[in-house]
Amino acid sequence: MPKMNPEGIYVNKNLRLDSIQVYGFDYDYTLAHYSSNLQNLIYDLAKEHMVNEFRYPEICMEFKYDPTFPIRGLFYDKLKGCLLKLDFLGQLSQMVATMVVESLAGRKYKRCMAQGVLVVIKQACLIADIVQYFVDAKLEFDASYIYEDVNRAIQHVHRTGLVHRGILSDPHKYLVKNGQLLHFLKMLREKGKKLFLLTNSPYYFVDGGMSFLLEDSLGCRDSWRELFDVVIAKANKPDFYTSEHPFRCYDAEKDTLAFMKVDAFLPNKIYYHGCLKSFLQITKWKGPEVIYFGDHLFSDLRGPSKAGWRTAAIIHELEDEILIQNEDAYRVEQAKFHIFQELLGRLHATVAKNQKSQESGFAYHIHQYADVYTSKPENFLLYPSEAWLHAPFDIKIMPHHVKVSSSLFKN
Ligand SMILES: Nc1nc2c(ncn2[C@@H]2O[C@H](COP(=O)(O)O)[C@@H](O)[C@H]2O)c(=O)[nH]1
Ligand SMILES: [Mg+2]
Repeated sequence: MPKMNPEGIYVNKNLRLDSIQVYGFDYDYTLAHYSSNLQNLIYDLAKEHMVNEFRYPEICMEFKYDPTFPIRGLFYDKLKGCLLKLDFLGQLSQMVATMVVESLAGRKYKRCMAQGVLVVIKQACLIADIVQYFVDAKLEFDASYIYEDVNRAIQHVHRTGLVHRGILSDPHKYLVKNGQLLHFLKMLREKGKKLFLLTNSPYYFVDGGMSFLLEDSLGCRDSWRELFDVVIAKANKPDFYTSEHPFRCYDAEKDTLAFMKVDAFLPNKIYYHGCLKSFLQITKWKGPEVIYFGDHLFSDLRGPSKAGWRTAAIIHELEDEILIQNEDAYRVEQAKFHIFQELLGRLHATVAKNQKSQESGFAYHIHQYADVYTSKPENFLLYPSEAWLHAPFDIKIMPHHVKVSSSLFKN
């Protein structure tokens, strides 16, 4: 069985790099890689807000973030207080919360679509810990309010800059340096490509992070800003792609926004807000020659792909997932699973039919909105800069998946 490359680029739609002239990047979780300490920081700040401001029980302050608990693409059932992993048909594939919901497995979990919400990794652990506390303490609670309060607390710690200041106060703890990133960006410039940065973050946060990430590899006189032709912060993605907001020029020294209309992007200037329509009018860049790298399905991938840009999804967890998938022990378990499926299929002809959809909703969206996906942008250095990237012939929702057949045991 082939081993997959954890740092490979996986292709959903054929992409010719020789036809790409413009490389755009999101910042958070795309150019900036974080250690697991960041989720811990967000969890603790949100937990403190819930206790101090929303008057959740003091005992919640003792909760600790569990990095092994959350995974991407979980649904929260606001009625029952369960976290669920649904496949792309809305079927329950795995229940991950501690509460037991009887007789759900294998059924199409329609109610979840109506009453459930997709939660992000940082919400999942805090929601689960609070629900568990209320259940264990036999206290009455409304599961939808827990979701709303956790969400409000997390919004608060981001909007007020608590998370940003926390990261910049100790960048060694939160940001992961990577010399290859500068290599990649410089290589693109040397090849004559245009580069832009388009982020929802405020400029001071990006500037602090980029300076820290590249300080060992950039000369002390050089600024990371010189790597980019255009830098846009506080872009308000995904509205950026559909709104008609004008750009404003930002003065980082004075922390002020100019009133003048922006009709050209000047080197070394920083722009705030704006929209795709003005961006295209000013740059004259054509959709299919632009590739945008981002980590967020709806902020970074859906809008650009609908606008005709090519898209590269950055999925940080991909490396670990592929390393596990490459292990012999994992493959044996997969083969056993397929044997069970085959046996069940023989027992009950309909079971096999119902078991077909195993891909998650997240996988489905990545397939829809990302032309290619990889764990970090620098992985492009492993391929020739003019490479033609081809989708695999055997059609799969996620091309990095290896289908382990039950015949593994027959060899
Ligand atoms: N208001 C909220 N802001 C959030 C949340 N989660 C992340 N963030 C912040 O958004 C930007 C994303 O930057 P980008 O470079 O990926 O475009 C970053 O500053 C985060 O701190 C949230 O739930 N609410
Ligand atoms: Mg991001």
